[in-house]
Amino acid sequence: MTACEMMEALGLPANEEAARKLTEYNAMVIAMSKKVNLTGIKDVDESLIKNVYDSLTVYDPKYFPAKGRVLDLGTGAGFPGVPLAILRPDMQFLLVDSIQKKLTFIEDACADLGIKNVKCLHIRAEEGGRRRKTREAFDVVTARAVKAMPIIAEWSLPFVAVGGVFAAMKGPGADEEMKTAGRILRELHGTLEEKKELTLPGGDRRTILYIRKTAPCPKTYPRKVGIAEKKPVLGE
Ligand SMILES: C[S@@+](CC[C@H](N)C(=O)[O-])C[C@H]1O[C@@H](n2cnc3c(N)ncnc32)[C@H](O)[C@@H]1O
Repeated sequence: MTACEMMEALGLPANEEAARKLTEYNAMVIAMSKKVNLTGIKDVDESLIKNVYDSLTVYDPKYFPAKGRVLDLGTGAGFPGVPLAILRPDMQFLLVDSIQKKLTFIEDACADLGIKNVKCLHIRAEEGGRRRKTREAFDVVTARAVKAMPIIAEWSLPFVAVGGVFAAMKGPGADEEMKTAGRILRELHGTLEEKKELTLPGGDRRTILYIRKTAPCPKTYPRKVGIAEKKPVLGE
């Protein structure tokens, strides 16, 4: 499958420049992964599906407002942040990770490809969610394959502006995870608005949970570094 065919399959408007950038970014990720540990996938075609196509499945114009701000938490090699930024050059993207070398790769690759709407921030989620500049400042927060729902909800929702959306990209176990995340979602004023289930070309199943933030998060969240992982707030 080419990037053009991929965009068509996802119902996205045909755009040759975007398709070229998606293809080149994917190739850069795979080339770099042979030197440093960026993604477990080492094959270009497999990565185009499992990284790039998968990243774009979270896109839905109703959640991504014109000229809005998106934060991708635990972006790793830039997924889903970079493919979304290529698709939506009018929006500003902040890609967050606790590992600097991954962000250095993203910054260099975006500069090479002329992707101007991506900035990177080296910070732990728990610290970024408490900073005045980044707290409750984003229309959309995405997180793919970062942590289980009770943890990633605590890390993500403080970044989301009231009225905005946290989009959690999950595998087929999302329903089980949601059962343990009811309490933290209520405390942080996140309400499940939509559950999108899909199958990637090749057969892998995915679930995307769109969680709307309806009021500001209590100032006690996120808790200090490491606490959400050690003592997640659990409960239906
Ligand atoms: C499994 S990788 C997923 C990367 C990417 N989202 C993807 O789907 O390919 C999880 C990423 O989350 C980052 N991460 C883990 N804990 C974090 C924290 N507390 N704050 C920020 N990033 C964190 C890791 O460094 C890693 O790059």
